[in-house]
Amino acid sequence: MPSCGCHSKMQLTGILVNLGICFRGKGFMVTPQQISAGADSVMVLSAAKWHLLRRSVTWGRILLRHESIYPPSSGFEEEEIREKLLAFPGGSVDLVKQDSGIAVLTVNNPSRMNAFSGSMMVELEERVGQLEGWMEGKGLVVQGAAGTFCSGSDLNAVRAISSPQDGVKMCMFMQNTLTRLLRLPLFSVALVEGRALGGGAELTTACDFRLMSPGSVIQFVHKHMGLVPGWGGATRLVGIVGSQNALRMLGGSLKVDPEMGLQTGLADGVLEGSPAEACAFLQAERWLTCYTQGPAPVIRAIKKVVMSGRELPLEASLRAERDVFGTLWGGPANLQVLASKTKHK
Ligand SMILES: C[C@@H](C(=O)O)C(=O)SCCNC(=O)CCNC(=O)[C@H](O)C(C)(C)COP(=O)(O)OP(=O)(O)OC[C@H]1O[C@@H](n2cnc3c(N)ncnc32)[C@H](O)[C@@H]1OP(=O)(O)O
Repeated sequence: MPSCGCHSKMQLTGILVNLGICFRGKGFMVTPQQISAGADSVMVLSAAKWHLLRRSVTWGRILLRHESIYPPSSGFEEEEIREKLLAFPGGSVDLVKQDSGIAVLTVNNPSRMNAFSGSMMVELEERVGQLEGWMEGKGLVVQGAAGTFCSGSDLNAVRAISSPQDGVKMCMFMQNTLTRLLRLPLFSVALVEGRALGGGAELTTACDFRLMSPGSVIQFVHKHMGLVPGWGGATRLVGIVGSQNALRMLGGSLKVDPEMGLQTGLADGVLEGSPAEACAFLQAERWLTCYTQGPAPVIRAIKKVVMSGRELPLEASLRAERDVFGTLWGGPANLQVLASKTKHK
């Protein structure tokens, strides 16, 4: 293995991932010894290189491609469940990256109210991977095809994958994907038309914002299914609406309409009128533009510092903020504004 000093930040984090090192938990979990132990060939790090590596780890915790809740080193065999999921085909998850820096992700299985087949779960993971590699990205609209959001897992697949072991593996696969979706360094919004049920409701919580069209409903139907959310939806819901509202929404399987959505903070906005699909999309895109106007590095940096504030312990978050700040200070956007003596009136 070549010396670490030759590698960029992303390459370094990539090396760590290839070594199967887990970044999760409080502070820095990784020592040079652990890195050496995990490598096939012995890797000796000087103090200076270790310092560089430590900074890269801080940075990498937030920016890392493929950062997962359950990495291969945790024993999770993603390939195995991927194969099983692919046995349940149908529908698609479509991604369009626009020149504006706003991408559109469409859950597309209208004959089943956009339920997630197994192959769509795999496609969603692939689309998230594509978005992780899209450096120009500033925003993302997540929507369902044909005027409704998503009715959760395809019940045909659910019935076939009903063993607890396989259910848990599917849940881990979806938690990995939806965590990576939420961590994307861009502003994401779920455009909720029609119904977002079960896993569909969980998907909305993996976006930064939710916009509801008139008549739409977000409903965690899990209780009625004899379940709790498993795609990370309960954890994220508590963060969005607080534990009291989460208890009500999950315990009562409440049909959250736009009014209740706004009251509880689940919805960040309600679209006007009863628009045709294209119009709803345009409204959502316009709404998002308030946040995505400006240079991509700045927009992406804002999301990164907010994510580190949300996910990391204080000191690690402050260090991450410093590192992100360092990428912008004296950069093109910063220098341009300084030269133009902008007033913030
Ligand atoms: C818990 C979580 C998890 O896995 O962890 C989950 O997401 S479990 C999944 C949670 N989601 C659900 O249980 C949704 C169950 N579906 C429904 O409640 C209903 O279908 C609605 C979504 C409210 C739509 O009712 P509506 O009367 O408007 O239409 P419909 O029932 O005729 O639905 C149109 C077609 O879509 C199908 N369809 C709807 N949702 C589906 C689903 N999740 N999986 C498979 N097929 C589904 C229907 O069977 C029907 O197919 P045919 O025309 O061939 O009859």
